[in-house]
Amino acid sequence: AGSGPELHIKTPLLESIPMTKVAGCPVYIKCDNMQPTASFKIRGIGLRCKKALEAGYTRIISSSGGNAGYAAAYAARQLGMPATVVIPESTSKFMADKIRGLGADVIVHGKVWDYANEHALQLAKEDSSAVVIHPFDHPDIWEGHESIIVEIQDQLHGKKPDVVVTCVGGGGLLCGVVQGLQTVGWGDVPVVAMETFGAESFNAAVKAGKLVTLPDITSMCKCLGALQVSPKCLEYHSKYPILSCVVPDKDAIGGCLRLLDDHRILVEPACGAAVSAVYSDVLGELRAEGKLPKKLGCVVVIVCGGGAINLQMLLKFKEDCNL
Ligand SMILES: COC[C@H](NCc1c(COP(=O)(O)O)cnc(C)c1O)C(=O)O
Repeated sequence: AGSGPELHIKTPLLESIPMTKVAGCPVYIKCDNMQPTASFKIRGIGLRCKKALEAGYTRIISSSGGNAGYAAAYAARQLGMPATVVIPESTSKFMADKIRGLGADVIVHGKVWDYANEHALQLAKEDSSAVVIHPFDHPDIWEGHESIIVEIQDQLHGKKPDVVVTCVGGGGLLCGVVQGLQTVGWGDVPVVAMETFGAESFNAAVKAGKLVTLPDITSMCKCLGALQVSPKCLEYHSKYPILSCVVPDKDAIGGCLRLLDDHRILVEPACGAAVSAVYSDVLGELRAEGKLPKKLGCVVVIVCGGGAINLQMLLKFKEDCNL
């Protein structure tokens, strides 16, 4: 959809020998850390921005924990649109500078993303030419993220995964993965939806059977920091096999460290939460609980990436977790 070249790239699907050894079955990693803006976000945000331009909007206003804003700034630059990105105080200066580096105006507003989003909506009320790009809750975002599964099907050359592992912040990636599985005819493939304690807005909603607003984000995984997930996630949870799992921050940081050592890939703690499904053997627990087949022939883990990380930050996280 949308005219002209896509803003995202097709990323590698690698068979991970180290993760295969840990899991005891073939594990493939989808390396969306290699996208132009270091995370999967550009898939859905790029499509959303292209469609907004076609609909006649001439200015982008994005609210984000960081990566969605980085993707929106990149998309706006590629499409020739001015962009304003509103981020909360919990987003690092390191990330704010990267977003500014793409030419976007950056406004810091509120303690966590939800308040930054309120401010973005306020700004758009004053400018009818502007469109607010939500980081996770819009059909164009989910449609754009579907491409990650479409690529995986092509790259598995006829093999079908027994499970796809991803992580959840506001749930945009989860919705895109679930929709993508339906699109390629893998609607029965279970999805393991990873979160960290202190950001587990999806798990809380699943347990309560309704949307839940967390009181605050206390996890180190700030980019999973949405106080409430998209309602679409809950709808999909009632229709498709989605297994919600929560790990402590130290498992997410441990996942980042293992991924760096095993594959020389440096990602944000949110992504560490996804790979911790293998490294902290969440998959083994799910198999023992009978929630996944005892024998797995093919596991795919979405390496969602994240730009707000560097070696010094990761080593600080490592120290904070006494790892
Ligand atoms: C507050 O932040 C929400 C969103 N980040 C979300 C995010 C996710 C989760 O994606 P989601 O579930 O929100 O679609 C995973 N992995 C990474 C590296 C992310 O940055 C943002 O950037 O505005």
